[in-house]
Amino acid sequence: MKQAVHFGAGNIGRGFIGALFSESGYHVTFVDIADQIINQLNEQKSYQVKLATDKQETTTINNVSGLNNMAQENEVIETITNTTYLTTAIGPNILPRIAPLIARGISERVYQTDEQLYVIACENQIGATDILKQHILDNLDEDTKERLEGRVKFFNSAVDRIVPIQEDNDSLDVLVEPYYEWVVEAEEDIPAVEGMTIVVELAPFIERKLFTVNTGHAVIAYLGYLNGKPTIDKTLADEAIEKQVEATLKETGDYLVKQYGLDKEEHFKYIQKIVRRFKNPYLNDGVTRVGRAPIRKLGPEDRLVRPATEAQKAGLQFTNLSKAIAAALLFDHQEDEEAVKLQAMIEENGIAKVLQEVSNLTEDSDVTQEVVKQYDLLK
Ligand SMILES: NC(=O)c1ccc[n+]([C@@H]2O[C@H](COP(=O)([O-])OP(=O)(O)OC[C@H]3O[C@@H](n4cnc5c(N)ncnc54)[C@H](O)[C@@H]3O)[C@@H](O)[C@H]2O)c1
Ligand SMILES: O=P(O)(O)OC[C@@H](O)[C@@H](O)[C@H](O)[C@H](O)CO
Repeated sequence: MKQAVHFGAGNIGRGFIGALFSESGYHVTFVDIADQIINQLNEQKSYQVKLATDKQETTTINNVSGLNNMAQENEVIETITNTTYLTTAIGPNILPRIAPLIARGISERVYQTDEQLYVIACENQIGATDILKQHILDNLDEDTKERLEGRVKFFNSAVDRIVPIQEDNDSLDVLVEPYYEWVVEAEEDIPAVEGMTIVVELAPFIERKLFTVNTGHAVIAYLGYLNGKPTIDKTLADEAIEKQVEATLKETGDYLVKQYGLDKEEHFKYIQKIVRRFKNPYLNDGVTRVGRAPIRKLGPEDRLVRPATEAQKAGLQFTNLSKAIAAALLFDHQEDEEAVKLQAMIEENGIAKVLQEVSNLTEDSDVTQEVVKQYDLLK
């Protein structure tokens, strides 16, 4: 049977990427540090993916097993030597931590076989596979690096499916939205995986996704949090917030249309479709999940700052994006490590310095000045 190794047996791992591999005839070995999930995968050898609809259509995902990357390093290395695909959905900040073990697996593999290995990071970050690749290369010796040529291929990708935090922690089953899109940048034919779309240039796809789905999501999460709302759909029921989301997505939309020559009407329809997805009442997607890790989300290449700086450079509006950045700076959720750290940084140095450090924005930049204004209005 064809093999896929997937790092991160969480919501997207089980609910999307792992499920697609299984449905495409692969055996999927999930690698994770969560013992409970790994043990359950090995005991049950299957789980269910349920659609967040009134009928809750259900698919059984078979041919799955699990390995713990802390306790079963040798088994993970052995599995990497036999797999066709190696994918991740683990969070961008975790990629450097798993790279050394992946590098050890690749080091064994390239001396044992000439079969191609395809590596794809499925994270919400531009160039996530490039980042993972660099961390892997940092852990390889020169001889092994030379053997990668023609044996290991790295492809960037964009993944889109809303998978909330699951209500029943004791179950492997995953509730997911019906919609999904997995776009992979490759200039060659690669082994077929159902639901994977191959494109030659990913930039328009990942930017359109990140700066519409994830920008819109972030606006709802941070404004919802500030207004004491529990979930994304309940936040969007507030008309003023819905208008704010639309105004922000108009700003990212104007940038995307200009940058990639997108059809304005088509893009507007895309935005409307995304907002309908956000309104799904069956997902119960918490604002604290969607707003998680605000330091990452305020990064210079991420969903808020990049479209704002790009809009500013192109002479386009960025007031609403600045308001979204200000709302992110006010996300003080105590259970979120990055939110706690961000608040401590703001307390110590003020937001202009924080934007310099976290978002690479100079204190006198137009975006910083607008964010400061919006922050004072929101506070
Ligand atoms: N949930 C979504 O709607 C969604 C959609 C598209 C993309 N994504 C992206 O997918 C990635 C994963 O998100 P998620 O929602 O599935 O998160 P998640 O928290 O549900 O899953 C992450 C998994 O990684 C595991 N993990 C953490 N550190 C690890 C380590 N050092 N070694 C091995 N395993 C480790 C965790 O135990 C967990 O099972 C993120 O980059 C996210 O942005 C999520
Ligand atoms: O996963 P994050 O933290 O980058 O972003 C939170 C959500 O916006 C995200 O998980 C979406 O649900 C997902 O990107 C939809 O495809």
